[in-house]
Amino acid sequence: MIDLQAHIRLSKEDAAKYAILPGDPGRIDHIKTFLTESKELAYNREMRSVSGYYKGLKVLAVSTGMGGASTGIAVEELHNIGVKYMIRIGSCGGLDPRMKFGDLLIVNGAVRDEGASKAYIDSIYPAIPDTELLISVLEAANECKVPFFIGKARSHDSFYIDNEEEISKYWSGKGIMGSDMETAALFTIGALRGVKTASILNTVVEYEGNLAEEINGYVDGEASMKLGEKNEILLALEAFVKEENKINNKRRGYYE
Ligand SMILES: O=P(O)(O)O[C@H]1O[C@H](CO)[C@@H](O)[C@H]1O
Ligand SMILES: O=c1cc[nH]c(=O)[nH]1
Repeated sequence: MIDLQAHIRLSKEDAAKYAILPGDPGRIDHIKTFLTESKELAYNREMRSVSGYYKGLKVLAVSTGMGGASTGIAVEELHNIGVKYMIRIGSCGGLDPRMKFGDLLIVNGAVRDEGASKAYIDSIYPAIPDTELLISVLEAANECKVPFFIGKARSHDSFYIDNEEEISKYWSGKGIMGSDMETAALFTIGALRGVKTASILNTVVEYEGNLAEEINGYVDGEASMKLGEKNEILLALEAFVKEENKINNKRRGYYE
């Protein structure tokens, strides 16, 4: 019997150990340019999936849609079919004034200011990436000479609430570097399910910039943000190759 998952519309036969997770289904087209033998698998609601090979390693690319609730469903269903490693390649708003268009934020922890992760576990539970996968992402960035920031993000559910500016200022003042909508749910639900996760975010809104105008710039293909997107895809795929080599050479940590 084929155990077709209800939303991603994939079964164990489609699985790979590694999955790269953009929010936007359109970003899958960009990921495909990095892969050989790419194959469209399913496209249901906001969840579009492709399989392919990067340097001989089989990977899946699956879009999560926007927000923690949708991401949680994708994480659960990918886990059900056997995916073990997931790296989000997303876009974010900069909360640190140094972050300019196309700059990458490699996330080392996320404020759980969204509902999905709280539905699973009390908000004192930390939203952090898998340490060794994070190290592989950092190694990949150094080797590929891709500049990056590393720091905390805030994941939120709202976009246009009246006091958004005030909230952004508050978290910026606490040293949080970027805001997105999915990282906290990915880290929390992934950890609870034993999935190794990481998140790389491409700055598409600068701190105190015009949210709608700048996101429109990203959608219209503005060059610096496209480069950021290319770099985050590269780092995620290179990190998977590193993980696979570490596993094969028994160099991964004690909890592997
Ligand atoms: O570009 P993605 O990965 O969707 O990420 C960001 O963009 C969307 C909002 O514009 C939210 O999903 C946010 O987290
Ligand atoms: O503030 C922002 C900007 C982009 N994407 C988000 O999720 N939040």
